[in-house]
Amino acid sequence: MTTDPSTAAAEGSEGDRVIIFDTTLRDGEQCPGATMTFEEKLEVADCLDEMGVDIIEAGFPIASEGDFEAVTAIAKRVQNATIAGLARAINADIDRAGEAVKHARRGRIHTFVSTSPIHLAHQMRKTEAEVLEIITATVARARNLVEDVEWSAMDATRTGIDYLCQCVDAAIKAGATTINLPDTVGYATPDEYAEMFRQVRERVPGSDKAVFSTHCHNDLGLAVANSLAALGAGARQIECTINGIGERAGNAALEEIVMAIRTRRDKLRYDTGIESTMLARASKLVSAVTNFPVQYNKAIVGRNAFAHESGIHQDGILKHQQTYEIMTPESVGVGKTSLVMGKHSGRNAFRSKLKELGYDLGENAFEDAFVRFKSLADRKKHVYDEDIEALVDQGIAHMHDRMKVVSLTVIAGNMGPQTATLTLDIDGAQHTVQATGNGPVDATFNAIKMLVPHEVKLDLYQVHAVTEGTDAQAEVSVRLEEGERMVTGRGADTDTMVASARAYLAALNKLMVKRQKMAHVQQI
Ligand SMILES: CC(=O)SCCNC(=O)CCNC(=O)[C@H](O)C(C)(C)COP(=O)(O)OP(=O)(O)OC[C@H]1O[C@@H](n2cnc3c(N)ncnc32)[C@H](O)[C@@H]1OP(=O)(O)O
Ligand SMILES: CC(C)C(=O)C(=O)O
Ligand SMILES: [Mg+2]
Repeated sequence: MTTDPSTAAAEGSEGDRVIIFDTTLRDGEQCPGATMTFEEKLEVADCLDEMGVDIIEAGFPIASEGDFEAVTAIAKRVQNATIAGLARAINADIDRAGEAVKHARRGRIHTFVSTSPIHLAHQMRKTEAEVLEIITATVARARNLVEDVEWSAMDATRTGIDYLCQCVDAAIKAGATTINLPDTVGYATPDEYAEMFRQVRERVPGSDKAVFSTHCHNDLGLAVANSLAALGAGARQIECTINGIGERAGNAALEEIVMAIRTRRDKLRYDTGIESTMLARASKLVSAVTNFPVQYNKAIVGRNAFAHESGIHQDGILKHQQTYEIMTPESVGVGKTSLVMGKHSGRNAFRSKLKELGYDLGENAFEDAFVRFKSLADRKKHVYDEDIEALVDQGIAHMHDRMKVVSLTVIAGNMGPQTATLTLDIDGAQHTVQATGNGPVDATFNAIKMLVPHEVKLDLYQVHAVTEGTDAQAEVSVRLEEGERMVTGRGADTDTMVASARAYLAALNKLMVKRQKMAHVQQI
């Protein structure tokens, strides 16, 4: 069996290897704001090479001195991948690309020219016949510099099929070893795109000598679907980028192509040479160097790609991972499946989370914690482990408290007076009062004093956020002093006033227990 992927692909052998051509450093860098420094490009190239990308399009050498230097440096250092440099159908571009890739173990010149009527009329301002001559001359020139020449028909999908076949024929005759038929403006649908490959390969006599390649843009969100459709019509090279970055809406995403091919090998029958466990790392690297965040729900590498929040899905995942996952997170380099605790979570996931956090609650305590967890999740966007710990700890600590906060409404602001309306459950009966104070906390504590008259000194009042964000839970600590007796209390809630009332009551509950103990001791 042929081991060189391009030879195997041209031969169309069974068990086909699809050639992965990564253009993150060229088409990817073309999108506004994605410019990478020289060092960043080398880092990305090293990562792509280690991951097993077959061809790295390292840049467009004529575009700038910096691009030329980057392509040259990448050509010199990369160990395995073929290094391609892009060139227009212009002698100077081709010579510059040849100069840059000549240092590579395997160098490729990728030259392109428009073929569609709209491009010929308005951009190139050339006739079809003139462009045919240009193709012959420029591909031949490139072939004099390197063995490996890719020719692309820019805007192929809006080109008449007869003329496209003539162009491909000219390119192959002039020595092109790879023929790329790009959907430059992301206009094609999968069946159309596949049909174009089928027709060109059938009609152009020398097409069996070249590898056919896809290059799809995502303007209609069809880049990956189109690329895969073309595989079925004989394409054996797919051009793509990490995270799908590229012109406008981007290119086909490498990680999606690779995992679709791997996961659906039963249907697609091909494979790539990519080490998929490096996909997450490559995605993070490209996101960091381009400053382009990866959308949360991005397939394969988005932070939600292996995260489950809804109770039914979490229950399924806990019972058998494949109930709701078609590939493992480990296979793409993501640590593990995560069960995100939120308002859609159910008891099974909550129980598993408690176990992970080291809690072993009895049925009643568990039910109580679950009810309070649901209530917190209703009010808070992200429920972190720390939130659950605070919630459970609070429940355990206050299970036997005589006084509990039922509800609290506070009017704050600079127009005063700050007022607190508080309902407490005291020994099973509910009592409500309204109190004012010098600020919302003072009003809240005054309300407690009205319901539970006592004389103590507030020695400490401290607030800190349990987690981050404006919806984080506040954790309040208070210390009360009554003569020799000193007690502390803590309370947590997304509402700082409720957390304050809970903390104060927690301390007061402890004080009562201490008083009772002392009375008992004195009686003895
Ligand atoms: C679909 C794609 O992704 S194509 C690649 C797009 N990438 C880039 O353009 C990034 C790098 N580009 C650049 O740095 C510059 O555009 C350069 C260096 C290539 C050219 O710069 P300039 O010489 O100043 O030309 P400019 O960009 O203004 O216009 C492009 C010229 O190339 C011509 N051209 C465009 N594509 C091709 C082609 N494939 N073959 C030959 N000529 C072409 C245009 O017709 C235009 O020619 P004109 O000046 O005679 O009208
Ligand atoms: C240069 C070519 C291959 C391109 O990027 C496109 O047509 O989208
Ligand atoms: Mg492109």
